[in-house]
Order: sequence, then C-alpha cells, then structure tokens
Amino acid sequence: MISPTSASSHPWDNVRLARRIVVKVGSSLVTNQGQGLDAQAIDEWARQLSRIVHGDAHGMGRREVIMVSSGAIAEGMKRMGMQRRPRELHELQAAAAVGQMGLVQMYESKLRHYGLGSAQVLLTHADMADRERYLNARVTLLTLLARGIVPVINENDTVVNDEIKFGDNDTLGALVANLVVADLLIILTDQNGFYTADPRKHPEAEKVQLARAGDPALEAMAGGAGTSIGTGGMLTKVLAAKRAARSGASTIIAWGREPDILPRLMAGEQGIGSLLYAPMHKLQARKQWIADHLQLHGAVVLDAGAVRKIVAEGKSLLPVGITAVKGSFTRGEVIAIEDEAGLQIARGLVNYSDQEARKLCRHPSADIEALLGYVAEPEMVHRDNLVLI
Ligand SMILES: Nc1ncnc2c1ncn2[C@@H]1O[C@H](COP(=O)(O)OP(=O)(O)O)[C@@H](O)[C@H]1O
Ligand SMILES: N[C@@H](CCC(=O)OP(=O)(O)O)C(=O)O
Repeated sequence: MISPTSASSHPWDNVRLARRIVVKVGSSLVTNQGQGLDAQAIDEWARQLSRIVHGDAHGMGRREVIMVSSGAIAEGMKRMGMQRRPRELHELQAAAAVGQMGLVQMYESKLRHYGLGSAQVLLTHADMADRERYLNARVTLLTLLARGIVPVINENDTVVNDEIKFGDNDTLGALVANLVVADLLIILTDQNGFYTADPRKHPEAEKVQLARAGDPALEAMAGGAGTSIGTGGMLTKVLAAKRAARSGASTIIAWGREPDILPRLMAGEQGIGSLLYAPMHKLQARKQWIADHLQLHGAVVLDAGAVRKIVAEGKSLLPVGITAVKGSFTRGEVIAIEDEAGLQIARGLVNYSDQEARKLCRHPSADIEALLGYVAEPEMVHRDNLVLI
C-alpha cells in the first residue's frame, strides 16, 4: 500500500476545508447501462450539490461547485436509436450534439428544483491553450461561481477531432481545476475508489485510501476503462490527479452512488473513496508555477521605494512604483519585475496589458479608473501572484 509522504496538515483536513470544488461525473455513472441518462442519479447529485452550495443547518458552510459531466454521447445514442457506440467520429459528434441538449436540460431542471441556477459551458483543448480564451473562460466561470450558479461543463465535441480531443472528461476536470484554482477535484465513477489493480479483473485488489498525487506507482496500478461506456479508465484519473495537483488541488476518486457522498466528504468523513492529495498548497503551487515560467512576456522597472516594498516588506506591486514598461504583454501573462539597474528581482502575473501599464506608470491606484475607464485590480501584480527571484 502506498504511504503518504510529508504533508503539512492531514490531507483529509484539506478536503473538509475545500471551498472551491470541481465534481466530475463519468459516462459509466451518468447513464443507465449506456441507454440514456439516469434521471434519478442526477436528481440525487443535484440535491447533494444544493446542500454544499447553500450550506446547511448542520453547520456546513457555503461552497462553490463546478460540475464536469459526461453523458452527451450516451443520451444522443438513445435519442438517435443507436444500439452501439458508433466508431466514426462524425457519428459520435452528431450523437454528442443531440445528447448534450438532454444532458443540460436534465441538469438545469434538477438543479433548479433544488434552488440552484446552472449554466452550460462547452470547452475544447484549443480554448485552454489560447491565453485570451483561457482568461475569458476563467473570468466567466468565476463570475458564475460568485453568483452561486453551478456551471455544467462538457467537452465541445462538435468542433474537435481525435488529435485535439481531451477524449476523456477526467483530463477536462483537471484542467478546469487548474483554470479556477480549485481546492479539490472529486471524480465520481463506478468503483469505490482507486484500487491496486483493476478490481474487475483482479478481485483481490485493495483500495488505496491515501496516496500522493503524481506518485508514479499509481500509474502502474491503473488500468483502462472497465466497460464500453467509459473512456480512459483509471489511468486518466490518476493523471488528472497529477495535473490538478500542479495548481494545488487534491483529488478524490469515489463511487458516485455512495449515499450522500458529497456532503459526507465536505463534512470531513474520511476513508470514502481514495484521496490523492496535492503535495503543495495552492499558493505555494501557484508561486512555483510562476517561478518556473520560462516565457516572460515583458517587464516592468521599479523605483527604489517599490523594490523595498516588494523585497523587504512583502507587499503587492502598485502602479505608482513603476518607472518604465518593457515589451508587450496582456493581462494574466507572467512578466519580469526589475530594479532600476535592470536586475530581475521578481516575477508575477500581471493585471494589466503593457499599453495600460504604460498609462498607469507612476500613478496612484486611485487614478486607474480615470486613466483607463475601468479598474481590474488596484495592484499591477498582486502579492499572491508574485514570487521573488
Ligand atoms: N486500479 C483501478 N482501480 C479501480 N478501477 C480501475 C482500475 N484500473 C482500471 N479500472 C477500471 O476503470 C473503470 C472506471 O473508468 P471509466 O470506465 O473510464 O469510468 P468513467 O466513465 O467514470 O470515467 C472501472 O470500472 C474499472 O474497471
Ligand atoms: N464528452 C463525452 C464524454 C467523454 C467521456 O466519455 O469521458 P469519461 O466520463 O471520462 O469516460 C460525452 O459527454 O459523452
């Protein structure tokens, strides 16, 4: 059995404390043996989600939840009278387009029944790779979450081909967890958790209770999909956990029909499913990511006072301390932060483009609205998004 490596606090505590959560529901779970959607199961998750999002009388606080749900192809197959999953990509795409209607209809009505608003978001690989679209998707999702709405995400199957497909929604779930910097990714599937081998083929396999996300031993234990309905199997799930951990999110793999699974996890019940914990805290992971970012898109030069604030006092970088702007960058890119001699002292995710930064140079933050016509943030680079070199 895999034992945990050093973690600052107990990993299960971080599950209880998670505030922003991505829940992925797999194809093998959301369908009725591959024949359309399981309305009762979706109703049950919607009921559980409402307890989590609204908080409840038992002292459970409010949380932000994003659903990543498969099931479009299975529902489309039923609606189109297809007995077997088609092999041709265009047939699959057609089934997904038909089935997605039913999928979001079902989530919308079930979530509304329990007092939750919902929104459909369809994403592709290209959306995640393109900086602008990535930021747009991020801000849209964060806006929905701030309003207590549950985004229901699936891959935009119509416009993707084999080469650019996520293919499985485990990967999509992890990328969404990175995108919104979630605390937790919960992957609900048709097994009780992650086992030392595929339990369908190896009945003696044992459940892994706790392991470090990214531990290479996990990949060796993971097999492919156990049924013709799911894609990816456990390998894509452990790889998703590894990916989610890059932004500090831990992953739980659990059986989606376990009674009250979501509120029980949030209430701190341990040992349900398998916890693949992120070794690095969210903030630490974010700073690591910034430090590792090789491609810098430009730089800002600071006066001596601003250098002191950042280096000695641990403050955010405000426009007033910037004397010059180099290169071209857009909001959200990583830039170098230099002292007057041109020495790089820090790196950070910038809140304004180079053109805006040029206008804001040497100005107090109170002037931002007058200079740009809007305010994104009072800081040029927030402390949480800044790492000293
Ligand atoms: N080590 C493992 N532990 C648990 N299940 C495994 C393992 N290796 C392979 N599997 C298979 O993975 C299946 C779940 O993956 P998949 O069918 O893709 O589900 P989903 O549609 O939920 O993504 C299980 O039914 C199981 O047969
Ligand atoms: N976009 C597809 C889901 C892809 C898929 O099968 O993912 P998974 O649930 O990981 O097996 C659908 O909605 O049918």
